[in-house]
Amino acid sequence: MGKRKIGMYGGKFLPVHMGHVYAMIKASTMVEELHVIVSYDEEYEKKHYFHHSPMAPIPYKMRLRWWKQITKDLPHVHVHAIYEPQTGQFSDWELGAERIKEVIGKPIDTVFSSEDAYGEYFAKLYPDAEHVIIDSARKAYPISATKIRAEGALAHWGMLPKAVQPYFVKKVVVVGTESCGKSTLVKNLATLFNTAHVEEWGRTYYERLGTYETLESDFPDIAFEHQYQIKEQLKKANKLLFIDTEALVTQFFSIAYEGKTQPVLHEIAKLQQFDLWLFLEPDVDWVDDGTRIFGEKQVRQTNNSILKSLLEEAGIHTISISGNYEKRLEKAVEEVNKLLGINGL
Ligand SMILES: NC(=O)c1ccc[n+]([C@@H]2O[C@H](COP(=O)([O-])OP(=O)(O)OC[C@H]3O[C@@H](n4cnc5c(N)ncnc54)[C@H](O)[C@@H]3O)[C@@H](O)[C@H]2O)c1
Repeated sequence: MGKRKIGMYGGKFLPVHMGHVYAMIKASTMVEELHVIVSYDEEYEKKHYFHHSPMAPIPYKMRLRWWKQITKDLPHVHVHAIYEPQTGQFSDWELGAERIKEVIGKPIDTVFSSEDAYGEYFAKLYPDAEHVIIDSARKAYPISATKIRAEGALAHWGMLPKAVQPYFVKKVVVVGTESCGKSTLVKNLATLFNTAHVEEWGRTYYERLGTYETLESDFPDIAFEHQYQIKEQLKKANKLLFIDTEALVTQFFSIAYEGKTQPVLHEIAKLQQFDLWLFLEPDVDWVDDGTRIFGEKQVRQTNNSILKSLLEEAGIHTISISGNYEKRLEKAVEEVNKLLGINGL
């Protein structure tokens, strides 16, 4: 066979793992143009691939996004998603093949896979193409998407590409009123679990301004920036991300400083998806760092109730953390371990 021009590499990619990436990179060096195809049938996938899985079904648009990110520096690699009824019958592959040929729009001379068994189908569907098998023994990356779905993404973290990892990070948010030891706990947890964290943005915001005089418009700005910081830190996170405060705490500060709730903060709160909420009770000593104004015991209790009702109204379940610093850390670690499904750090 002469020089290979147009190659095709297809799969479901539920989720994309390093074995897939390896096959794609190898394939990309063998052809002038490589087309990665994400085949999907979300209804079928939900019923057949995720019913016993701890993992939620993965939208095809996400899989497409992952491949676009992974291949962004390879201009000769193109990524497409095609609907293919996935009953596993050859007739459905036939329908899929028609769509694949359509989206590629050029004669395919090479089809890549890692399965010897696919040869039979490919010979019928792509009679003019050669089937090139890459690492059928899966020596380079001994992993399968089936295993990842069965055991969870965190159990196979090193097999997930950098572009995929943020999607599976478990997000732990720590909330509470002022001087409850939030920022210290967040940093300690991040250090202990060897991962990234997100600082309370409101504090940085006012430090940069050089004033703690608030304006009503500060609070949405703080919440937007905080959301952005979460997105940024997710890229660096190792399985877990610890986050100091969120939009409902910002709403609480809007009430405390400006005397009003702001609908936009509730809307931002609705977009948040955290896996664990730790609520710090105000029963540790008040630390006056010069920026805090709600130190009086009665005021602390009232503020605590206001924040609790805000969270309750939003239907959020939080884990209450109280006691001295040692107890707080112990309880928080225990809850994070539960989330990870492990006993002990
Ligand atoms: N209609 C078509 O012409 C056509 C062609 C190809 C694929 N498909 C679709 O894709 C599906 C086939 O893919 P799958 O179910 O195997 O999808 P998949 O997402 O599990 O795997 C995609 C490809 O990666 C390879 N692979 C998996 N783990 C690997 C590892 N550790 N190292 C190296 N390579 C690895 C697989 O062998 C396969 O070739 C079919 O069910 C079909 O829906 C359709």
